[in-house]
Amino acid sequence: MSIEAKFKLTKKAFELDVALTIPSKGVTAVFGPSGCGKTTLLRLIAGLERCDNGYLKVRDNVWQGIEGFIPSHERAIGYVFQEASLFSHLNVADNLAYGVKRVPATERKVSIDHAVALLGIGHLLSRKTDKLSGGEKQRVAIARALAVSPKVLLMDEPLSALDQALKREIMPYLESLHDELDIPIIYVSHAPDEVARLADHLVLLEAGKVRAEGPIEGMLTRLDLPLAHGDDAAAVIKANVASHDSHYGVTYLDFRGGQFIVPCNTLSVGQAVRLRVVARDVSLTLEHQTGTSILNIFPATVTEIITDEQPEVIVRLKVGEVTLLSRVTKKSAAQLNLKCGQHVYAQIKSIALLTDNKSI
Ligand SMILES: Nc1ncnc2c1ncn2[C@@H]1O[C@H](COP(=O)(O)OP(=O)(O)OP(=O)(O)O)[C@@H](O)[C@H]1O
Repeated sequence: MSIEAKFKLTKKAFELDVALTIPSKGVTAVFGPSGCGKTTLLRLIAGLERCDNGYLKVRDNVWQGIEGFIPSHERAIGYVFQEASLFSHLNVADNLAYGVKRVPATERKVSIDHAVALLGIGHLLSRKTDKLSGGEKQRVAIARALAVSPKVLLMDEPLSALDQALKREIMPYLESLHDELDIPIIYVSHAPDEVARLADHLVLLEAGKVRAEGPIEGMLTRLDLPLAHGDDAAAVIKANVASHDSHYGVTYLDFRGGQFIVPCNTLSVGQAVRLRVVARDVSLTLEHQTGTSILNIFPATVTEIITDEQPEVIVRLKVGEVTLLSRVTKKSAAQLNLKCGQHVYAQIKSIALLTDNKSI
């Protein structure tokens, strides 16, 4: 079961024309430049915007099709906007209860208590919403969206109005939604780090059209897409905690290309983790270096090379079954005489362990 959406809508000079199948599990990020139609797509899914001959099916529910158009207020959706839009005359508890009243008892899958626990807002329930910080308001807004037991949770840049500290505060809560709820989340974002951290699937929109879509690992490392370019270019790798070595204070993480060594952490053995390896933190050598402090060195095969902004090139690498990116200077690439198919060693200087926001 998935979410199927087909919309064609013209707004003066802008045309959105998309046909999408979105997984009904996990987080799908909708990513793209300003004005490409991300919010319009979300509003069409929510039924806040209407187009002729559109089609929308969310799991078993056809919300738009030849049979008709289910109005927004009858769709089981949670919608979180950039700025939390809470009722300022009500306290947090009453804000949460407000939407739940119209959800039939048989449809209630997420209790208010569960939403409160997931977002860590139990201590704020009696507080008026104008006495909350920006991060607290947004956590309440997310809890309120969840408390209506939505069939899909739509999030339109929910962190963009927050500063870095507040983003760091909310991220773990978003991750827990991702891990604990069987509700598909469609997450609009401009921020590559947010996408790398949260998304399982990515839809890249450009000028109202789907340029590409697919699982996050593959999308981030496609050199024909803009995501693999720029300073933020990075690969996302899934791994599992293999063991801890208390003598050296390190943790071993198995991935489908070998084993990473990272500073010791408190994760349980067997736990799944998500790693982000930034392209500029991956250097290349022809021989396996021995006199180096770098612990994470892997044999790799060059699969593609592309000249980025001068004077750098982006190199796509295969390490076992995993794809990595490396950004090196054009001069280094020439000195190493890099070519597709060549065997090299990838030296990884830094790995971000995304499950607990630590860069290691
Ligand atoms: N009411 C309107 N009339 C005409 N054009 C509109 C209207 N609303 C939006 N647009 C245009 O539709 C396009 C898509 O807008 P949308 O808000 O969906 O983009 P977006 O990708 O979410 O942008 P951003 O990242 O800046 O929020 C834009 O070019 C915008 O100017």
